[in-house]
Amino acid sequence: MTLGERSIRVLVAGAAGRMGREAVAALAEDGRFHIAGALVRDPGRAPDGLRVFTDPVHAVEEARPDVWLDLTDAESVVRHVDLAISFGVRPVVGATGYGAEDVARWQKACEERGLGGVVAPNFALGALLMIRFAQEAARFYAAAEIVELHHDGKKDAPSGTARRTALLIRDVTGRDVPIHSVRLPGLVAHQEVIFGGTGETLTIRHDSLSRASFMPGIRLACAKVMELSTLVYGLEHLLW
Ligand SMILES: NC(=O)C1=CN([C@@H]2O[C@H](COP(=O)(O)OP(=O)(O)OC[C@H]3O[C@@H](n4cnc5c(N)ncnc54)[C@H](OP(=O)(O)O)[C@@H]3O)[C@@H](O)[C@H]2O)C=CC1
Ligand SMILES: O=C(O)C1=N[C@H](C(=O)O)C[C@H](O)C1
Repeated sequence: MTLGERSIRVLVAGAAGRMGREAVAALAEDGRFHIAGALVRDPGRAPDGLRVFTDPVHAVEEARPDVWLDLTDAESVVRHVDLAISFGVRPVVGATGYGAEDVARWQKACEERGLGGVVAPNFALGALLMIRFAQEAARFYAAAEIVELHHDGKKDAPSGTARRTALLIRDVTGRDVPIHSVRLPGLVAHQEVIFGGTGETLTIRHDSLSRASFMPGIRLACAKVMELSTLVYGLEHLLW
C-alpha cells in the first residue's frame, strides 16, 4: 500500500538488533516500503546503506517517517511510541515489556488524532492461532498454565505473547493464568498453553524456529497501519 504514488516511509527503531536487522532486510526487498531511517544506539552497528540516527527526535524530524516500527526493548519502547504519536507518526510496536496502561494511553492518543497504530506482541501467524485456539479451549477447562520458552538473549520476562495470552484467557474465564518463563541457548521463541481437566491435559504449542516467522506480520502491519485511524492491539485485528 502506498500513500498516493510514494512508498511507505518506515523508521526502524532498534535496527541493529536481532529483529531490527531482519526487519530492515524484509522491508527493503518489498517495493511498498522505503526505510527512511534506522534508530540505533551504536552507529557502528547499524545495517549498511541506511540513514542512521541515535536521537529519536532527530529521527522523526529529519527522516519524516509515516511509520515508526519499534523493535527496541522494554526500556525504550514506551517513550518512543509516546514520541511517535505526538509527532503524528503511526506506531507499529513489536518490542515488548510495556504495560496495559501504556497501550490504553496509546489507544486514546491515536483515537484523538485519528492516527493508525498496531501493537503486536507477536507477528507470527501460528502464535496468533495458538492464542485463538487457547482462548477457545479455555472455556472447557478448569485450569490452565502457560510455559513460554525463549533464547537466552531475551531481556523481558514474561514474554509479551504470554502476557497477552493470559489476558485473553482471563477475558473468557475470569481466571488468572500462571506463566512460567524459560531462557536457554538454542531456543528462538516458543509457547505452550497447557489445560488440565479430568484425567487429561490438552497442550497447544507454537514454535518460532527462526525470526523469518515474524517478517510477513511486520510487512502486513507496516502496510495496513496506513489504512487505520485507531490503534489496534494484536495483529489478529488485521487478519480476521
Ligand atoms: N512482536 C514480535 O513478534 C517480536 C517481538 N520481539 C521483541 O522485539 C524486541 C527486540 O528483540 P531482539 O531483536 O531480539 O532484541 P535485541 O536486543 O537483539 O535488539 C534490540 C535492539 O534495540 C536497540 N535499542 C534499545 N534501546 C534503544 C534506543 N533507545 N535507541 C536505539 N536503539 C535501541 C538495542 O541496542 P543495544 O544492543 O545497544 O542495547 C538493540 O540493538 C524485544 O522487545 C522482543 O521482545 C522479538 C521478536 C518477535
Ligand atoms: O524476544 C523475542 O524473541 C520474542 N518476543 C516476543 C514476546 O515477548 O512475546 C514475541 C516472540 O515471543 C519473540
